[in-house]
Amino acid sequence: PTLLPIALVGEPILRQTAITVHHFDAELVHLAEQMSASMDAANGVGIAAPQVHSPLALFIMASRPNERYPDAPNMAPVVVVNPQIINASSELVSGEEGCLSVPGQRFTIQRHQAIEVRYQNLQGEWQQTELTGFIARIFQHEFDHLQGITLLERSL
Ligand SMILES: O=C(NO)N[C@@H](Cc1ccccc1)C(=O)O
Ligand SMILES: [Zn+2]
Repeated sequence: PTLLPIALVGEPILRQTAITVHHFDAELVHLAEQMSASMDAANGVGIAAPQVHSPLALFIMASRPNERYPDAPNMAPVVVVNPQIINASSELVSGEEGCLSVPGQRFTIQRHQAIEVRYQNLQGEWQQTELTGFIARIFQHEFDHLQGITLLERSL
């Protein structure tokens, strides 16, 4: 897969609300592959479609320890399509976040400690699960991107 250029904060695409995915086809799979390759090349643990100039409601979470996040838990990469946050804990937790669209900077951001989420996979099958801790943090960060929100708007 080719590496896609990553939009930097200030580009209009990052301020738009993403559009619902209706066609679970080979093109969607190809976009997910390109996003994954672009995320890996940047040592990311997540990436949202608007960051590679695609308006679709799609992101990837792929937490694994790397030089940018040495304490990140190991998880198999997950492609998340048309996500919903169904419930969120009242408990908030502060933590460090980076964003591939704000290179070289870290921000202290409050997130819900636990969230109940629902989303479709690349085959269009609905999944529902509870996420906690750093994985919940990544989901909330990527979900924000699909609403046109970056961590600059959430930074403490
Ligand atoms: O910019 C993105 N995703 O949009 N990538 C972030 C994802 C992230 C989210 C939350 C906490 C840490 C890291 C990255 O630094 O890999
Ligand atoms: Zn980001």
